[in-house]
Amino acid sequence: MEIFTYMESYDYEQLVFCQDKNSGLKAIIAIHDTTLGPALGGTRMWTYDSEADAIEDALRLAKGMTYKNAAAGLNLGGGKTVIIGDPKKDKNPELFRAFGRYIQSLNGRYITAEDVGTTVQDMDLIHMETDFVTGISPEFGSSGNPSPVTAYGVYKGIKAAAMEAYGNDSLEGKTVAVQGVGNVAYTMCEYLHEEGAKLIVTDINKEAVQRAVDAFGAEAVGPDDIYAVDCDIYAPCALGATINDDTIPQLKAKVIAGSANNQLKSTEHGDIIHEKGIVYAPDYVINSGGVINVADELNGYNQHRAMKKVETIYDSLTRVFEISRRDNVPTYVAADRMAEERIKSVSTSRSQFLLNGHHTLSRR
Ligand SMILES: NC(=O)c1ccc[n+]([C@@H]2O[C@H](COP(=O)([O-])OP(=O)(O)OC[C@H]3O[C@@H](n4cnc5c(N)ncnc54)[C@H](O)[C@@H]3O)[C@@H](O)[C@H]2O)c1
Ligand SMILES: CC(C)C[C@H](N)C(=O)O
Repeated sequence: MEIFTYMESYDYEQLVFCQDKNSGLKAIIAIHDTTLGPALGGTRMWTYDSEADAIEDALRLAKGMTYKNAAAGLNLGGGKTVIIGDPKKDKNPELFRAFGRYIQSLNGRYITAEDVGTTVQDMDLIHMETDFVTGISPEFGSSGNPSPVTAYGVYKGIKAAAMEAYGNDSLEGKTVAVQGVGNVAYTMCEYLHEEGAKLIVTDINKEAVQRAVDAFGAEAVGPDDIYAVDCDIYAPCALGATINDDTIPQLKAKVIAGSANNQLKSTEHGDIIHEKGIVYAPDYVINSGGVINVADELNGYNQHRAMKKVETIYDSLTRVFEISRRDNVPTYVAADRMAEERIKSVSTSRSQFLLNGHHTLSRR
């Protein structure tokens, strides 16, 4: 990969390589865009096949956070870190502390949080070396694990999508097919069950399925059978790329709305479901509850305020559906337009020089 060519074509600001021999740290911090504020995005720990794969993942995920944060109405830019390593075997306290010192060296340009392979405990270790970390333990007055709040946002987003598809946002009597009942989806199922939705669930983890069957009277199906079930809403909450050539012809749902990142295998699949009249809630808009929650820590965490902000996911999606109808474009295009319009309006209005200008971190 020609790194500068790639960075130039998608307008990346900065790529930082962090190495610490003693702890085994090999991390890549990608900062995509800081027009709206410091770049906030989680740290992913993963075993990559090659360094090029890790760099590409960091860059791709960082850009996704720029759009997620902008669409969520946060005064934050987008960034992400990948740590190369096996989260089951390669973690040690020194590794996260060394990483925390690298974050500190960026002096607030990048703020981290949890992502795949990292936990609240890892954030607490990073916090020993830097203030620029969120999602740390509630003992520090912080927000802790973002998953339950992400779930609340996804639930609100499902209601907004139901409103668009059915003209009514009640989920009572609606059937929701849930793919993956992990951290986010289990709490999401609690909200759906409470409202009287019928649940069909699948997971590769049998215990996770049984937990949902016992708690919510959910019907269980095999992992490959979830796409074709009779349902009103398909909620992908496990992997990315499950909306693809194989699955679209099987889908009976009129709505696709779930927590997984990167749900469309490619943009072409977003076009196909749009043509079929399926209402798709763009992934980075509906699953932004976690980042909204951790971002609230920057103002001194207040759970009530964070949950109120998460509820605006309903309005953001309603706006996306309006843009989609107004411009006759698929919803994934409408979401990108909404985010890009916000970044553009701020970049054109920030023309005056200010020594020590006010920004999100000023209140810390
Ligand atoms: N946790 C958050 O706050 C958050 C925020 C934004 C986006 N997301 C995204 O939401 C999704 C779920 O996150 P999570 O934190 O609940 O993860 P998780 O690992 O707790 O849950 C995922 C579940 O999916 C299951 N699964 C994996 N492959 C499957 C398959 N082929 N078929 C069926 N089930 C399968 C796993 O067994 C697991 O139970 C991920 O895509 C994640 O990136 C999470
Ligand atoms: C900042 C984090 C809570 C971000 C989260 N991992 C996401 O993908 O939205």
